[in-house]
Amino acid sequence: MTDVVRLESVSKIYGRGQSAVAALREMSVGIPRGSFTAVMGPSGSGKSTFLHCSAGLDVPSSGSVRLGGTELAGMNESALTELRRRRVGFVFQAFNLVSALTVLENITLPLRLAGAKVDGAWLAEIVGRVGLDGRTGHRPAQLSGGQQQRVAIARALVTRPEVVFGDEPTGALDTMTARDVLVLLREVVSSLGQTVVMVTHDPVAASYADTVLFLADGRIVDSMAAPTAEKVAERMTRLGAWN
Ligand SMILES: Nc1ncnc2c1ncn2[C@@H]1O[C@H](COP(=O)(O)OP(=O)(O)OP(=O)(O)O)[C@@H](O)[C@H]1O
Repeated sequence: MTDVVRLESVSKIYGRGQSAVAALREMSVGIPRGSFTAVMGPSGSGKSTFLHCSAGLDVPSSGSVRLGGTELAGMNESALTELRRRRVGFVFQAFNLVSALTVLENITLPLRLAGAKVDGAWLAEIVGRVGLDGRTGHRPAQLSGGQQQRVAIARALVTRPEVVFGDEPTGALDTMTARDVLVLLREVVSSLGQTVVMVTHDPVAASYADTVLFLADGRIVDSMAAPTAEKVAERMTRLGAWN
């Protein structure tokens, strides 16, 4: 499998001098196309920074980030904005839907922002996949939390991005609803062939992924294929994440 995201020796230093913090230290990793990757680690280990640097939301201090073969280092802010609109999807803990827009308008918003045409067949497929047929005229406030996150997942997929990044996408949901959203993300990878990278604190959420990357102190210290919630929890305990 080819890597859709590739980091080479990526470091990110916040601040300078005495107050400098190394959030990422010479990190090198590849995310295979069509895979589901969970990113775990103790608080402050660099998970969000890894996600933001991989997605072109933040710029590394040094090193190379390639997304679908495009080098992000040296791109200006407008080029990065364009890249994020067309080639990256995002799902956040807080859904981040536009309350004044309908479900359908929220889903197609990235296309309008990118000035791209709606692919009707793809739109119908993702609306059906996320189980929102019949609710496309609703406003977000008329939906449950789980349904709102399904809208956000459809919105993340609408441009057929190279990769969908999730930052605690189930963090605001109850256990049962979270499970449905994780099943959906799994399907997005297994049935639609998309690539998903998800930061999570939850070993159960991580167990839906193909691979779990464990971060500590700005480095990838371990990875686990075919994760189970028990094995992930045990590994996190050894990292001192819950002490
Ligand atoms: N904008 C910033 N300015 C200064 N330091 C920052 C900034 N963002 C992150 N850091 C620091 O970088 C380190 C890594 O932070 P990051 O948010 O990536 O960790 P995380 O693993 O996502 O943590 P959490 O699980 O608590 O969200 C931490 O020490 C954090 O305090």
